[in-house]
Amino acid sequence: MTDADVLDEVFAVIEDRKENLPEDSYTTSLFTHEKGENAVLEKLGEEMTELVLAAKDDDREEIAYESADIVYHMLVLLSMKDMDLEDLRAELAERR
Ligand SMILES: N=c1c2ncn([C@@H]3O[C@H](COP(=O)(O)OP(=O)(O)OP(=O)(O)O)[C@@H](O)[C@H]3O)c2ncn1[C@@H]1O[C@H](COP(=O)(O)O)[C@@H](O)[C@H]1O
Repeated sequence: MTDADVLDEVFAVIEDRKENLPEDSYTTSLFTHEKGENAVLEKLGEEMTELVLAAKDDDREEIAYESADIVYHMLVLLSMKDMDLEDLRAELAERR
């Protein structure tokens, strides 16, 4: 698997969780809980603050960790809004 593929793979897993709602899945809990969307938005806010602190500390490992948390929750948010990575890619491509 290339590094580029991992985003598509994680997004596919998120879409699968949304459709099949397996138990014992954190992603499922975000889709099924009535406050799941709020939880995602709160997580994004918290993790952004943690990313800022990690950057201030020049902590590269923590920067990568918090960035991954942010990307995962952003992908869940895209899925919640019935959007996908193509929407993100199209927006980025338009800015080139
Ligand atoms: N990438 C992620 C991912 N990133 C974060 N999380 C979860 O998000 C929750 C909150 O993360 P936080 O880091 O904020 O929480 P925390 O671990 O207490 O750490 P801090 O608050 O101290 O930063 C934790 O339960 C993490 O496990 C994730 N849960 C799932 N995924 C991906 O989604 C796939 C499916 O996961 P499930 O739906 O759980 O099967 C996994 O295989 C992964 O690829």
